[in-house]
Amino acid sequence: MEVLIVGAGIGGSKLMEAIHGHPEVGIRCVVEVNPKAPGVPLATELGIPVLTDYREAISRYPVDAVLEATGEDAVREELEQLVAPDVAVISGAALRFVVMLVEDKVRLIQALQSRQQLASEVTSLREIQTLLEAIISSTQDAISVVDAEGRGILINPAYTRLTGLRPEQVIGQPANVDIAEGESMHLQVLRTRKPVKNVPLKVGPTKREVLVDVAPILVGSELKGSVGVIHDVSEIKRLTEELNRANHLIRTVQAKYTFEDIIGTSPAIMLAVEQARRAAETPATVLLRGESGTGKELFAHAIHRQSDRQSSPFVRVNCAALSESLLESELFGYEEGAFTGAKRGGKRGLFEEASGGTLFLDEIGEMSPVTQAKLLRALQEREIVRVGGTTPISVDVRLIAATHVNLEQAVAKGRFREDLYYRLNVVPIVIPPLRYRKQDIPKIAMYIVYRHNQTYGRNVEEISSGAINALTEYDWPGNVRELENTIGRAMIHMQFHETILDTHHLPFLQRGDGVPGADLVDTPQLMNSLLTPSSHPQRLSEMVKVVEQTVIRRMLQQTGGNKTEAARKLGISLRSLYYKLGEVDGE
Ligand SMILES: Nc1ncnc2c1ncn2[C@@H]1O[C@H](COP(=O)(O)OP(=O)(O)OP(=O)(O)O)[C@@H](O)[C@H]1O
Repeated sequence: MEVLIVGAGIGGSKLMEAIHGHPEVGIRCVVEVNPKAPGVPLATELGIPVLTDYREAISRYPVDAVLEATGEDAVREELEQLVAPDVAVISGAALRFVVMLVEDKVRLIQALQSRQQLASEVTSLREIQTLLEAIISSTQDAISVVDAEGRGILINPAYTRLTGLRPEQVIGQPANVDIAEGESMHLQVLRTRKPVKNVPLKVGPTKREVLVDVAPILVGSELKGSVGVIHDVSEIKRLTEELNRANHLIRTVQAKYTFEDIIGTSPAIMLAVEQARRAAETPATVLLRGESGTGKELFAHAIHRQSDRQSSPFVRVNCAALSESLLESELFGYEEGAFTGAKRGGKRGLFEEASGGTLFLDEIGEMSPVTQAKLLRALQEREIVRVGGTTPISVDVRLIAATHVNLEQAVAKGRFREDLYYRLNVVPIVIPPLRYRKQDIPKIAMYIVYRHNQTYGRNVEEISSGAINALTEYDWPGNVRELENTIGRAMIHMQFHETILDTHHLPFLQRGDGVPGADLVDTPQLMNSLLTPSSHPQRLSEMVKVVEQTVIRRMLQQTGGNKTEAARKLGISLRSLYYKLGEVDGE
């Protein structure tokens, strides 16, 4: 439809605005006498011709309707006479109605357009929602979301797995519905609008231990709710325990030392090393004999590492440190239900663990007669029977045993089985005490300094000749282990800039016989050395340990290294003595 607008004042210009952009109505021409009327520039802008004479306009532009917007009756009357009979002249109320209709139509079109936009926005929002739901459902972290009032609006499957609570128990419920112990972090965060991290709580009917992170959901500055991520601590605990077990296993199955770590050129130690090297080439059982701290375990490691079993496990067990029943179940394992507290499914023993490798039985002289009998059978038959079981399990294990006890005497007194003694004593190797090979002390001491440098991050380069003399004069009842501890203690008391270990760093060797606290207890020298001002904190617990170590070492010296006797005299159990030695030695 083609129209002509007569009058481009406020009414005419509104009419132009309404019609423009509405394709089924075309404005052919605008007629206006006043060039300042607001419709004139608008028409020019819209590309509509503007004339000043409606007679000319009517003759020039045939139209379907003339919209008269001057509001003057005379103009309308003249227009009605000028136009063809089928051309409508619309003015006044009718014109306003037309404007209304056109405006409505435009609004309708706009509404339709924005509805289309809305629809496409809704579609993309749905896509985002689906994506988020997929992410939230697939994550292993438990997630819960509450609204600004603290009522549950969303949880994921991991949340249900962790807490045991299903959606119907949580959605729409107050945020603290899942808390078994502790305060709801959702409610706190909604109150404070501040996030919280790693808060320990117990959740759900099973009181699962968890750590929670909760953050507020803020849209602009408006609080919409909060989102919580819940981490299962019981899982972390389980993994930590598993890791500890694995570490323990690795400690048990790794032989650390080789023959290169056995320092010394004295004929006595060289003979022992030579015997051990030869034994390593054979599968024969080795019996290592020597006082405490002479290096029996070191030799056992070296033999295993040199043998063709080097890539199989090396398992060490201290026969004196375990009670009879525990040693038996550790060595041979047990079947399910063998005793109260036995693990379900039973447990493999160390013989089975060491299969294909080496089993090092330390302090074999302390083994009870019952366990001796079982060990003998294992060696003779090359098979073991688990505690509480009947089926023999064949084992392929190379045995290295060690003892500081005079086994011949033990056999004579009926404390050690003679047949087992012969089974073990296939390749006996005697490791001499340090006091019989004092020429090795400087080299071993320097080797220990080198190792301690690495462990403690120190830089000690030398041991003074005075200190070497002091070390060589002392008799070392605790052998190389005691030398190690003495040097370790001296290095700990050295200033960081000092590079030479000197006599004054060894105050505990200053006595005539070299043993601090020779009469086992409180001596002035021991007290003086303990209370000498030093740069390190002097803790009572550490001093007590030093005194305890002194007493134990002195007692061991009195009993010629016999730990059973030393423990008896000190009125403590043998296991407790081992524990204290281990603590002192940092093993
Ligand atoms: N010849 C040596 N050269 C270097 N280090 C040695 C030597 N002999 C022993 N050691 C070290 O001395 C410490 C004690 O040795 P080890 O534990 O082997 O003694 P042990 O005879 O088995 O003692 P125990 O009978 O008390 O179990 C270890 O740290 C070991 O590395």
